[in-house]
Amino acid sequence: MTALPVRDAVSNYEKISRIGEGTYGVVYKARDRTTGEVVALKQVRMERERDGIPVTSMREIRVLQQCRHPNIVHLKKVVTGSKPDSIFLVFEYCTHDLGQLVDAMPRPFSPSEVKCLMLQLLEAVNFLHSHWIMSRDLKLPNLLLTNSGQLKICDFGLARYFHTSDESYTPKVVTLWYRAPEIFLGQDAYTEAIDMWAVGCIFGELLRNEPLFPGRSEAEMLERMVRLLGSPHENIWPGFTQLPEAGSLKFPSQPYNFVAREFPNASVGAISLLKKLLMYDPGQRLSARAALRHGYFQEQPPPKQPADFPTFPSAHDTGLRQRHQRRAEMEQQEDMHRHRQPAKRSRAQQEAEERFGEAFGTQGGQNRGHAGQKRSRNL
Ligand SMILES: Nc1ncnc2c1ncn2[C@@H]1O[C@H](COP(=O)(O)OP(=O)(O)OP(=O)(O)O)[C@@H](O)[C@H]1O
Repeated sequence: MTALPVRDAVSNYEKISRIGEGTYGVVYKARDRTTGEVVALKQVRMERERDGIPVTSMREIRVLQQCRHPNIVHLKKVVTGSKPDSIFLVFEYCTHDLGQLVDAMPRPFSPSEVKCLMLQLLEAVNFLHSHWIMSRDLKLPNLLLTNSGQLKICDFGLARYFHTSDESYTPKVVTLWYRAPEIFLGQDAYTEAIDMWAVGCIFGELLRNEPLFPGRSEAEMLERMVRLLGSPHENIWPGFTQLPEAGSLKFPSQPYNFVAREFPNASVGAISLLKKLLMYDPGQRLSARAALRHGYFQEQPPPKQPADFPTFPSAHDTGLRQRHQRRAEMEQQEDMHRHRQPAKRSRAQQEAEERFGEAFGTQGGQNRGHAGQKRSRNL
């Protein structure tokens, strides 16, 4: 096992606010007491672990240690809490996640902004895939945005290395709305093309400021896909009828691809790229490398430079944590679905947080962000 780069203690950080909570732990905005640098601290949930650090966190640390890329969040170090079993990951701090931003924005990003975001996302995914890493959890809330317009993928709890095309992997990966059709159809030897489907969903969501396939169940997901893309069949997806779930899943009959009709304001290049990312057949789906060479990036308008990106008030600081109702519901369902800790806090989690407050000292313990206050009322 790789030795963890555990250094320092969390008491070296002063908590500023609570900025997010995922399945694996709470994320805080904090300040390094020595350097003054603002960072994001992700607490590793340990309450259900008998054997030390959860495998998801070990994976996340291992992958992030190997990924130094401007569009992948930088893991600075791992620090210990006041108890030997409490661990925090220290990340560079990013002002937004795109999930919150898109949920709060009244209108979509401009075409040159979408192009800028897509370029950065594809650069990061191309980097991961060329290092044999699948994210398996690409979605808007896992894309961070800095105040200087830099997009950074975060959350590598589900990431894994892949080597050959016939390896089998766990079937329940990728959040429902971004999950590729081959996963629904039970293909356990899936490939990195599942990430490219998620990139297609993200592209559609950026273009129209709304989730592309906000289904509440697998059946609704398939129905929504068919409504937009037409029914899959052997001509466009050879071998599809042989997939484990193909016999048990009912696809509505719908012969047309309506992408161009559903995105009336998108350019010819954008429609073409979107269709190629949302190919049913994972073998025909565009790779990240090919997507970066797609004509969409050459047509007018050119991508905005990240430095020219507009700045937005941070949901972390303003308390503006307006979560898309359906996204919040879906995230809760996903927590249950993946058999992980649901968003509700357990006693052990409360105790862990109290320990965290202690480790921070009184100031950290008192300084709860908006979300933190809401949660304490719910206790
Ligand atoms: N470096 C960071 N800077 C700013 N905010 C961050 C940072 N890392 C995470 N966040 C915020 O915390 C949220 C949860 O983080 P993350 O996705 O890493 O946690 P998780 O427990 O793995 O979540 P999931 O439930 O998606 O598996 C993000 O959506 C984002 O809003």
